[in-house]
Amino acid sequence: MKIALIPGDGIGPEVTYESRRVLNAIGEKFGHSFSFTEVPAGGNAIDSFGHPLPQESLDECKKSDAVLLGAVGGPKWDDLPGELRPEQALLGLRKGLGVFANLRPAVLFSQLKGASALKEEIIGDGIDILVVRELTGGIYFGPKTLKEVPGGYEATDTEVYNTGEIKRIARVAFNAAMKRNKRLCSVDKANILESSRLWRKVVIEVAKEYPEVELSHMYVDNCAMQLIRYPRQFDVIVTSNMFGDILSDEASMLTGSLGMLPSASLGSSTLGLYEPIHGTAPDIAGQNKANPLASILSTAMMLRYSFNLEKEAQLIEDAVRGVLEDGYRTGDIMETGKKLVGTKEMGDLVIAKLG
Ligand SMILES: NC(=O)C1=CN([C@@H]2O[C@H](COP(=O)(O)OP(=O)(O)OC[C@H]3O[C@@H](n4cnc5c(N)ncnc54)[C@H](O)[C@@H]3O)[C@@H](O)[C@H]2O)C=CC1
Ligand SMILES: CC(C)CC(=O)C(=O)O
Ligand SMILES: [Mg+2]
Repeated sequence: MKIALIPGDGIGPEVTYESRRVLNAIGEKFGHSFSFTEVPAGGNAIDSFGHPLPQESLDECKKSDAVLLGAVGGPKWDDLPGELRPEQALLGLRKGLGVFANLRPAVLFSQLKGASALKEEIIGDGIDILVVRELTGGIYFGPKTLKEVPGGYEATDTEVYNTGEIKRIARVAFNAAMKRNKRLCSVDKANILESSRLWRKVVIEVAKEYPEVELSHMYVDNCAMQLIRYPRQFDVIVTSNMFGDILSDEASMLTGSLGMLPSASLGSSTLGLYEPIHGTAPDIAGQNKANPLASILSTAMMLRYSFNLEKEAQLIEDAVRGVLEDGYRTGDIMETGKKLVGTKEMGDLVIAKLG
């Protein structure tokens, strides 16, 4: 199983290092052979090759069975023009690999109830929401302009969606809902955006293929509020690229930390891109403080979706649960009475739990 490993920038190399060790431990335990090819992308690729995503990097990813990414970007590159910034590597990879469906499960481990942003009575039996974010369209990819006008500049970004793009992401979300609690909430801003009105119309059309799924619609501003007020109303949320980006960072705090949320980006083949939802966390980079669990849980998603290794995926998730049960915490999920550990130690603990 050939894995392209993109450590990226900031805490990216720190968390992916632990994930790689976890995958190697799984490989040893079950007799699987994972090979890793390190691929430059992001700020480090700009420094070395003058481009955030060299063609060779994309080609290497396309030749692989799965891609494991840390995160890219950082203050060092913040003054570059938009098209040359490290974050362009993400867009190039996602589009280049055709991974249009970004699955972001916001699951609260019961051991982290005290770290959640929510009160116990709101958490109730727990939080388990799947955000299905459209990943290769919308305002991040639409036409942009920047021009001088009297008194300064004028800039535009354009939200663009077509029927085909909405249909395929809606089907991913309906299929996911069918395997879960059969409730799907489509989040848009159809009271003001034409692209959202098309989104809603197409989702309603696709719903006819899934009569068992209870479909609801919600405006994004209300959804941002409802996630905090009463998150257990949600099972699967399907939404556009930018709304999904924002809502999933918000949802991560229901689970304790941004450092807990993994993701899988899938297309029409088994080649998937797996990454934590967080960024490069420049404020803690290089200090052995980053929580590697979002990245480690992303490897579980890789085993599940790209390699069809469900048992192995569950073992990783159980190992994470076991380490939390034993009271170990990185700083972002730390509580009184728990044992503070660093990135490397958390990796060691998860590996030890794999047995
Ligand atoms: N997929 C990617 O490569 C992404 C890249 N970025 C880039 O990352 C850089 C920093 O962006 P920010 O807005 O600061 O977002 P961020 O996600 O990097 O950090 C936000 C806050 O969460 C904390 N945090 C994030 N991950 C953590 C972890 N694993 N453990 C403990 N704490 C963690 C950080 O310390 C920071 O306080 C920017 O250049 C941004 O463009 C941002 C999001 C995604
Ligand atoms: C460049 C952004 C789209 C990266 C990001 O925040 C994400 O994908 O979560
Ligand atoms: Mg984001």
